[in-house]
Amino acid sequence: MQLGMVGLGRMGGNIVRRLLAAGHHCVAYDRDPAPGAELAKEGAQAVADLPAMVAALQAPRAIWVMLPAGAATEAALVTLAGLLSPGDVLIDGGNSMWKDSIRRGAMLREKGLHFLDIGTSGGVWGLSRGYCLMIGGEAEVVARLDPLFQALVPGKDSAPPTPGYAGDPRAEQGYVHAGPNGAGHFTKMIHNGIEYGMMQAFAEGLDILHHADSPALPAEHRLTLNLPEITEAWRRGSVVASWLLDLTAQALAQDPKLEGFSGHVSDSGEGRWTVDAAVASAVQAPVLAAALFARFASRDEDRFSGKVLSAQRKGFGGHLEAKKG
Ligand SMILES: O=C(CO)[C@H](O)[C@H](O)COP(=O)(O)O
Repeated sequence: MQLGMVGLGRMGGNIVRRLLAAGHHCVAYDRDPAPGAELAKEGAQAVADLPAMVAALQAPRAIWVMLPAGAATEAALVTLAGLLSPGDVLIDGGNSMWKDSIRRGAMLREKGLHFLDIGTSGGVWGLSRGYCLMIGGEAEVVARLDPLFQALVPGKDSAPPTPGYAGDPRAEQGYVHAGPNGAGHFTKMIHNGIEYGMMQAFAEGLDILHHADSPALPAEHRLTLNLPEITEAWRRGSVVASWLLDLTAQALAQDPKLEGFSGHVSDSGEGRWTVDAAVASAVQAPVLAAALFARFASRDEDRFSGKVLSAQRKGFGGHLEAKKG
């Protein structure tokens, strides 16, 4: 199949690479020409602007926008909406706010265009591991683009079968048609809210282990613990074994005290929106809320837990929060 990709950063560029490897034709655009030129060497068709992308694709076209949520995504979608023809599909694979996706779906429908909001998880590892996709939009459009999704997802063998699972087989491949527009990004928002909570749990536990030799403790209770060895052992057979733990262990193996991190942890929006959603539906979510607030607090203090969070964010998303100087 053909796909246009707008935004060739850490995610967009590797999505193109995974599609090329599966034999799909990709037309690639980024306002910085360098990543397009790189991808052209790997088989993509790089174009200089959005009109050129639209001209290079056959109708009905499919164009995936992979840009930072907010103004950049809005501008690209509005521009493309003015260039595309009825029946074409626009995809937003970024971490957009789900209410924006409902609004954008309605705006594009008025022009006869289709819209899919696709929460895309896999970060910088998606090229080799595949991407978990959470899709919102019309069922026929999701079915039409199925060959692209099949190329992107991790596949059935990436996890052991769940005994008793009898739902849509696409979920066993690593993608879910979550519902109409908004459902894809809502699902990804909650995925990221959970991510905050899991990350924070590791960060707090490791902070306690790190301080087990604190001079504030009675001498006979002080323990000097080896975090790289403990996390490495936990990866095998323990209840908390997980990809987040793998990434944490990797970071600790390279930098046992995580001295390369400032401990100040950023956030991109999903954690805040998760807490907003919990409040709107009167659902208690103390762990997810506390994890968000811990990130705010990290900006005023220099704790080991903040360094663990930064190491994890670097591990899955390539986010850099290194110590300055
Ligand atoms: O979607 C992601 C991981 O699933 C991105 O890495 C996202 O940036 C993580 O959220 P935050 O930047 O708020 O930590």
